[in-house]
Amino acid sequence: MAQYRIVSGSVAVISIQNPPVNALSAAVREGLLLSVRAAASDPLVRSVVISGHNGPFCGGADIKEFGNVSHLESGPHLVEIFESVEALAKPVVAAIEGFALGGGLELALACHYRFGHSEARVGLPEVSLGLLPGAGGSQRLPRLLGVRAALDMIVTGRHVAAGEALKLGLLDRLTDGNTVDAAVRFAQSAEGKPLDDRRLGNRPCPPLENIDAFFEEALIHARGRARGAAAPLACVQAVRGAATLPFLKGMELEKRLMETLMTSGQAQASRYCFFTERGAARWTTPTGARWDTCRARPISTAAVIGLGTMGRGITVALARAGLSVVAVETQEHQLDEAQRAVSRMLKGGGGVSYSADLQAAAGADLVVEAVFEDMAVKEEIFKQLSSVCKPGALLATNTSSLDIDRLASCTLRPEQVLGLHFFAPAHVMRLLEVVSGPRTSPQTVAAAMQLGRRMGKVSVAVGNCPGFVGNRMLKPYLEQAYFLLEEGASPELVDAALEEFGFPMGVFKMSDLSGLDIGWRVRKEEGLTGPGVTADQPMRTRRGRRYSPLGDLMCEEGRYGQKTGRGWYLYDRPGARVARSDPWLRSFLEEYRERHGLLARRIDQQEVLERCLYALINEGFRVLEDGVAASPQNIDAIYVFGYGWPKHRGGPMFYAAQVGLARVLEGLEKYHKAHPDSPHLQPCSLLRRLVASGSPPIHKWSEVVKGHRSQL
Ligand SMILES: CCCCCCCC/C=C\C/C=C/C(=O)SCCNC(=O)CCNC(=O)[C@H](O)C(C)(C)COP(=O)(O)OP(=O)(O)OC[C@H]1O[C@@H](n2cnc3c(N)ncnc32)[C@H](O)[C@@H]1OP(=O)(O)O
Repeated sequence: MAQYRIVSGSVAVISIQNPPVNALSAAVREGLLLSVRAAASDPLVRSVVISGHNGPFCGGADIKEFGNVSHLESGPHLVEIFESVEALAKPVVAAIEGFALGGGLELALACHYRFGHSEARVGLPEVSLGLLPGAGGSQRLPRLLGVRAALDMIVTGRHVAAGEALKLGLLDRLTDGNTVDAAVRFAQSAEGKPLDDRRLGNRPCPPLENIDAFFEEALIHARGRARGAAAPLACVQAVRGAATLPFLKGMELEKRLMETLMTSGQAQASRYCFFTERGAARWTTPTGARWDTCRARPISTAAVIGLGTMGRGITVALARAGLSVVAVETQEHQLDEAQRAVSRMLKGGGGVSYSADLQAAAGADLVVEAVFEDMAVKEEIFKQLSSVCKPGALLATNTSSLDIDRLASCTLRPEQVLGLHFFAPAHVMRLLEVVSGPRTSPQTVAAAMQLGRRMGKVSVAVGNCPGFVGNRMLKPYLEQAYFLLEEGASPELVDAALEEFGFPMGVFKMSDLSGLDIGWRVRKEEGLTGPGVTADQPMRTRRGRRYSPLGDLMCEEGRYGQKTGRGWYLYDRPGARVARSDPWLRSFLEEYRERHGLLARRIDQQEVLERCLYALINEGFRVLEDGVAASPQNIDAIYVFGYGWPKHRGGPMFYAAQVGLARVLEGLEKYHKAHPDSPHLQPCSLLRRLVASGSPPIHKWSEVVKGHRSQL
């Protein structure tokens, strides 16, 4: 697992060999330490180069070992190995190709010199796994770069390109050629030279003025980045240790902090997210289609129909993935404006042409319809596309909730029709729901999943039902939030509870950002509000269940959110982003409660969380029961990458498992008893069955789900 060879007579080349990313598994650690000792004791060896086999230097510690302390403890510890590397009396050069991440960069920091390929990238991304760089990285990096630059890298976990790393002083040299050959030549030139100053553990941290104020500020910043997450705060504490303590004391602090994080639920949740993200690519459908058996036809040309905000973002995402795109907008003034906006986002033309005529989509391999949410309009477009587009072209809709199968019925190629549910802004957000209807072919799903990967998206294959997975689960969450306002809560209270849980924005701020009118239009389409509702119908009941008209009333007042400068909050002007409490809303809610004979009661944050999150989770179990999502992991990927669910809480289904399924069930039963007219609070049968089977771990839920009808 670590190759050892002597080249040019005096250079020991140690090559880490553990495909695909050369992670530092127990076997690699064993091999590394043996190789370092061999190099130390061989009198012929005068210098050492450490590299990665077949490309990447090293992707860090083996994350698969993290769930099991006995795995972590088998083989030598990284700290011990890196100490031996740093202490070697012969120059050690890291030859970095591909990437040096986490433990991989920590290894490079223990080397005396760092050579990088010009396309390599380096980083300490442990924070996104709920950890800190716990093999000396939090102590060595600040000594090399200074506190500011090191803290930025450690707290954000960002990958730094080779050019920037050279400027920062993290890499000593770059090469466009063979990195190992260049490192070997350099190692030979360094043979016999003093090394003391090259050992970062020997160096003091560059001094920093106003150190207390600096770290206070850093803590506030870290808290704001990911609310409730422990790892960013521990990273700040560790770097503070580097700035204020001798190296060995700093290492002790790093170790203590790492042990606490490593055994925490947050690290477990973040690790789960890491594998969930990658697992989504291994999609399956109940018809037997699988990611590894289905050949996807490549897509190289696309057409986007409708150039509103979504259509523009989709055009940019497709063009950035290297597709040649024709963007179609039948309204001329909108077309000009969209062309300017897309060019700005792409910083130039970027393989996009524009047309006001749907015929321009004739030659595309894929068409994405992104007009506004109106079934009749979409049906008409799909009818036209069916005859305009070449045979074999895939026809996708970017609807966020409408029936894919109904659109497929308007075409002569229902097996080539699917949903591509992008999230706004489409060129930024990582999630893509790939929605298949009952007639969508496996090849169509395969092609869409492959395209999603090319766009850098986390693509999740889901089935067809109103709202698919994400928006279907969002509905009960939003509904409970409205009910809580009726019962006495304020938007500020609800949002504070959710933000403290870790969402970047509470439900009402989010609603203001995306526009209250969107949900209003959907509710009108569903016949829940608007002209279809007769005056004799009770205002707070629809189809025998509790309904809150609060969102509709807000829209009737012209309060659409940020775009109108007024929504659940007040904004300085239309389009402004800073939300302020609005006294008008307080009186509006008071009058509303009075009109409907509702008595405001004290509501605490725990009730907010339980009502909103348990209702959402309950719907998640229904989604699994119906087979609309293939696994709880897929649901969690959707929520983490599309809806801001905090990574350190793993996703709604993981959170339910962590809280305890029995406790979630008990909570739902309690709230359903108090609100029997709210069916979303009625525990679903899958949750009951899971609890009855002893609440198995999340990766075993599928065994309980099995046997149920599936719509995928
Ligand atoms: C009781 C307390 C005791 C305390 C003891 C402390 C011990 C720990 C001490 C030191 C701290 C060091 C910590 C770390 O190093 S944590 C790891 C840091 N590294 C990362 O976060 C990098 C993660 N990987 C990536 O970002 C990417 O994979 C990539 C950029 C390296 C490559 O990207 P790409 O080419 O797109 O490939 P994939 O992402 O699809 O990955 C391919 C494949 O490889 C698996 N994989 C990737 N990285 C790792 C890894 N570090 N360990 C194990 N497996 C890894 C990945 O899961 C994919 O496989 P698949 O899931 O089967 O598809």
